[in-house]
Amino acid sequence: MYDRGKRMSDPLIRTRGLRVRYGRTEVLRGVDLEVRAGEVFALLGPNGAGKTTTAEVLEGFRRRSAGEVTVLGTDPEHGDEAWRGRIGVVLQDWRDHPRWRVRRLVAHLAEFHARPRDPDELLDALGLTGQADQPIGTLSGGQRRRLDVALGILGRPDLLFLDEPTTGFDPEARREFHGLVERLAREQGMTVVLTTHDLAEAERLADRIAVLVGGRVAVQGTQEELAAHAAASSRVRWIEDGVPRSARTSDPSGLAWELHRRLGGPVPGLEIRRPSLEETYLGLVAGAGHAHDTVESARNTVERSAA
Ligand SMILES: Nc1ncnc2c1ncn2[C@@H]1O[C@H](COP(=O)(O)OP(=O)(O)OP(=O)(O)O)[C@@H](O)[C@H]1O
Repeated sequence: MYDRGKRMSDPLIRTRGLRVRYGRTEVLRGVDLEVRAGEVFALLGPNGAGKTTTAEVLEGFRRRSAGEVTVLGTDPEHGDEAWRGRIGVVLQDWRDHPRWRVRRLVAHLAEFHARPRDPDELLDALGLTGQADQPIGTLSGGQRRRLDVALGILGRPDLLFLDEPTTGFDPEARREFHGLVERLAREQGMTVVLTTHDLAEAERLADRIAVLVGGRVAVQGTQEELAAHAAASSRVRWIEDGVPRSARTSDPSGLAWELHRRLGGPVPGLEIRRPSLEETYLGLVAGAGHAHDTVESARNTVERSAA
């Protein structure tokens, strides 16, 4: 277990100036992240932002070009078996043997862990008891993903990585999966890092979010902190001389105060709406001055996640 007593204030994951290049292209250009024990942390960003690359470095699967990285107190490039045993990974595409039956695979892989969960209890917790004797190749997408998570948490990890976990899910499967991640974090104290380009998912699950744009963290924090940093401003509506008015401002309380003074009392129809996470996100992506296609990609993401 992570030594919470002594090191409560230490982040579980910390990166400083993390850089990764593929050939001559630098895809991570100085990523600074902090993930705290017990939180659900979302790495959010448009396609190609570098989310998977970041996760791979943290998981110890990819070497970095520069920067400092500490995960569970260790540099992932030097993580030993004990360190690896404390980490669960659910990849985007996990190639395996479609003819293996669900329970047999779970029981087989349990043998590689020092203190595995009981396979039957695990399948029960993930709603897969009915599929225990089914070949993996016959599972539905949602069942398959739940099996991936079962394998990810089989060894009782302190830290679980989920790479775009609900891609291809229908709304019902997505909701069930979100409930599962919440239970793992809230009831079992597991720290969860998930990559996603689904805003609604980040909003639903994450205690804190880092928005990765063009290989850098544009902003990280709670949803409120993100909104406060955003370029997108609040919308203020009111009625003046019987006419509906509206304005955008980064200082809504100042405007409300000014209106109160100008109208000599309570402002009719006053309404202040803070930017949503979608607006914040689009503001960040657009504000980072990136190419049109990146903004388009973010917009498409927003449209898809709203659908
Ligand atoms: N092995 C590789 N060799 C060369 N370039 C790569 C490699 N892997 C990723 N890239 C490039 O690095 C950039 C970041 O990729 P990455 O997969 O980390 O992004 P992502 O944010 O996870 O994207 P997505 O949301 O589409 O999964 C992309 O431009 C991608 O094409």
